[in-house]
Amino acid sequence: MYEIFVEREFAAAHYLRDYPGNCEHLHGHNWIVRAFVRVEKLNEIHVGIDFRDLKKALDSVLQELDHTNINDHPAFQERNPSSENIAYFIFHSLKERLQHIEGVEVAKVTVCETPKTGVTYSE
Ligand SMILES: Nc1nc2c(c(=O)[nH]1)N=C([C@H](O)[C@H](O)COP(=O)(O)OP(=O)(O)OP(=O)(O)O)CN2
Ligand SMILES: [Zn+2]
Repeated sequence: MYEIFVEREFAAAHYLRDYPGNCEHLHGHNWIVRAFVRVEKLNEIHVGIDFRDLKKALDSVLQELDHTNINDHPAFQERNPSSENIAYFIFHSLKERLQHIEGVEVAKVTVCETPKTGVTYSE
């Protein structure tokens, strides 16, 4: 089994409703996202999934959030845009985008607000 990952970044604002502190005010992060997929078999050139294809799929998800206020996104009307919920959203959006590729399964998604703080979501 191989776990293949790519890391991307995006810039966006958010605020946490009902947070007992200054995170309830609008503020921004340069978010760092790592997406890991699980692949059992390699193709004829011994690649599980091309990094480029994985980056393309992840970028198309992140495009929805980049340079926005994440609280305005439809997925975050009911749910707070915490790193936890953002990781959940990216995981499931990426899963949808990769579902046509046989043998590739999204394993986990890590979302970091800074290089030192973050969350990993898996099913
Ligand atoms: N488990 C989580 N905890 C926190 C989240 C989160 O999404 N999940 N989010 C926040 C806020 O977004 C806040 O912006 C980040 O807080 P913090 O990491 O404390 O950032 P600071 O810049 O204030 O931290 P310093 O290390 O003191 O500079 C909070 N918690
Ligand atoms: Zn924040």
